[in-house]
Amino acid sequence: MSETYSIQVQNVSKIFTTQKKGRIEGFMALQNVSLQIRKGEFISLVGPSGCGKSTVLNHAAGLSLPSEGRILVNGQQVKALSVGIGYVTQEDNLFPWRTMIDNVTYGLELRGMNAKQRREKVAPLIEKVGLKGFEGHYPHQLSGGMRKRASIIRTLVLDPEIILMDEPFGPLDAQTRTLLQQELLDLWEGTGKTVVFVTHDLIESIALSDRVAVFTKAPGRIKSIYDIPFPRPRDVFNIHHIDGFNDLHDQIWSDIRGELAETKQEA
Ligand SMILES: Nc1ncnc2c1ncn2[C@@H]1O[C@H](COP(=O)(O)OP(=O)(O)OP(=O)(O)O)[C@@H](O)[C@H]1O
Repeated sequence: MSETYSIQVQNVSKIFTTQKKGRIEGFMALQNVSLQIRKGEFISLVGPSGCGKSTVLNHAAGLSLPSEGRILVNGQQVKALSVGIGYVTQEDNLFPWRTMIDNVTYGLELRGMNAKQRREKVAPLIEKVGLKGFEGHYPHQLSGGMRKRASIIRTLVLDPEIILMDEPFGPLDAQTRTLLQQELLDLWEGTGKTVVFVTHDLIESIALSDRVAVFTKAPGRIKSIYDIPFPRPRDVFNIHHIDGFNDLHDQIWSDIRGELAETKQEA
């Protein structure tokens, strides 16, 4: 039932071809991955480095296509760049020559909105993430956390139904990370938007998500999917005190560790 799902990954395999010493070689990054992502859910993808998490996001965004199987977004097979999808990557990708406000309203500008309308539309988001007063700053005049906030609201202001986030808080210090995780939840709660979040941080994945999907080492397959039963709204700062948190964390970690151990033995 496509009305229930935002993204349907159906038996997807991906083989990348590379050239080594003049020879073409194939590398299987994903093998027969199926995953039904429900409308409005927050799902995290975790697993060893190189297991194909970003490749799944790229397929959903239409930046690359599966070698086998198919991906449906809102019931439509992805064959080119997907519409209605926001993508937040690890790098903030802000334009250095534009001020913060001109960066976060860039997409609205492309949509033909005038400067006054753009400012009005983005003002509540700027206020919500504490960037008020920094509208005229250039990216190099902002901290890493501020740049990350700007890049997230640049995506949110376009009001996408689906948001793909690839290790968005990766380069940040632990305190800023936690603050941003809480801000992200506060921004997302009640919007009905679907979020697919890639992370290496297991606590982050549990704190934010409705479900966590664990991938095997390459070629990536789905190893397990966990429901995260903790009530919302969540308090990211204290989530590790909730009953059941440690057990769930240990269970998921043991799945991931199994994959890491296998990778190490084979290396
Ligand atoms: N365009 C490409 N050409 C060739 N190989 C690729 C390409 N994109 C990804 N790969 C390979 O596919 C595998 C999966 O990559 P991907 O970036 O999806 O993994 P990941 O799970 O997101 O990794 P990480 O957690 O380290 O970011 C890796 O071995 C990577 O080198």
